[in-house]
Amino acid sequence: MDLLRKKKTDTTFSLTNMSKGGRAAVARSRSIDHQLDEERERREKEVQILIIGGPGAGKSTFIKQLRLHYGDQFPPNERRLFHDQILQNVAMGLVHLIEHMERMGLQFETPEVQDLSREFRKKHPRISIVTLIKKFKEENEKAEEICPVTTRAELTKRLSSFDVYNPEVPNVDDMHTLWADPAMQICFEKRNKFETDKLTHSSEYFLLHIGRICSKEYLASVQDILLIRWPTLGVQEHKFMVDGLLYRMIDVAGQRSLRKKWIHFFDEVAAVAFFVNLTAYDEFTEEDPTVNSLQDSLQAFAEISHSQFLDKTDFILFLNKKDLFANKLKTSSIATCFPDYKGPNTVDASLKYIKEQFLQSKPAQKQVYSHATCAIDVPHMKDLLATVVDCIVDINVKRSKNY
Ligand SMILES: Nc1nc2c(ncn2[C@@H]2O[C@H](COP(=O)(O)OP(=O)(O)OP(=O)(O)O)[C@@H](O)[C@H]2O)c(=O)[nH]1
Ligand SMILES: [Mg+2]
Repeated sequence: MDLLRKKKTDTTFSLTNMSKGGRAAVARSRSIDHQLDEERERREKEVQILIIGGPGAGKSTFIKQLRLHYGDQFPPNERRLFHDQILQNVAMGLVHLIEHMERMGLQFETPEVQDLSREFRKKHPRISIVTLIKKFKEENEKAEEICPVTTRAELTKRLSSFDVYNPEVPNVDDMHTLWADPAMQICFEKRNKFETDKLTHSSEYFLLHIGRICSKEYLASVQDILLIRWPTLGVQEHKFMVDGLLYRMIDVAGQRSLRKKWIHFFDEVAAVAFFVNLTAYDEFTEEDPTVNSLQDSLQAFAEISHSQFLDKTDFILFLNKKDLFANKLKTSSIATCFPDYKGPNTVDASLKYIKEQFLQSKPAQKQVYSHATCAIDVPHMKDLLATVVDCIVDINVKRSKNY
């Protein structure tokens, strides 16, 4: 501080003896110094985190947990905004079961309900993510032709504005009727025996809570909000204030063909939060059914961690869905994804191996903090977020010193 004061005094003294050009140069230099000071101050107070990873890995759920612990905690008027998404999730679960009933040769009890199921399926088809991505890309190309974006802020705004998935809100009475049918119940009871196209954990949850959700006085609970499956197709930016530091979280789509957009968000990022869906070890990507989803995630992590634009950026690796991972290991092994794995079929050993694969794929000097998580578990995430926030504060201090 003393040194700084001395430097300023010296400059003031010498300015009086300078030529016009010299004074202008000093003024320019001061203005640059001032801008740099402001920039440094802004950086110290604001931290930008890029949240990336495979589709359905838990990125948006993580943001919801941040909102719960450090944001507005979902007041009632905000909870109501999720109702349409929840009803859509229930409808998707029902249509999913109707499709399985057909495969199993199960008939609805009466011709009226049979007709209703046909109508319902027509109105609420299960739209594949591949179709949505195609629509999203077309919209984006059209917009780019009309008005190309030049800044990141414009790109963020545009990518968050497309409404490619806007289905009709399902009728709750129809859903009650379909759910109450005995054949539908038999099909649901047999859900664990589905060989392919299994019901997701979130669909199962919403179907089990259908009575509450379809009631007149329904207000979404935190758990309902955390369980919603609604893929992010563009980019969503969320801001949180924690201990005087502004966190700008950028949540981007995880689909393979939308990853090219990630690079636009590398600039000014303090840390990258990379999400891995642990249960993906025996699944294949929707966009290319020949590619194993966990291998795909590993490859994306290797590529991103080697990016020259992120060479000084620390990573936080979230090995997520550990609850579902533990369940899945009871019937299958990670050797499906990693044929070299010869370890026991336990959670600890399998998790350790997967973590090692990720850490071995990054550059040696890259700092990566890793956590095994369950993003829908509120108390667990409360503790974990406190650790993550401390870690980000350290990263930010380190970064500001290097600036
Ligand atoms: N059981 C369980 N479900 C989870 C966990 N994390 C996320 N989910 C659920 O998985 C689904 C997908 O989570 P999202 O947060 O939407 O995934 P995403 O990474 O944002 O996916 P994209 O937007 O498609 O890239 C949602 O239904 C979540 O409720 C977890 O740890 N355990
Ligand atoms: Mg998302």
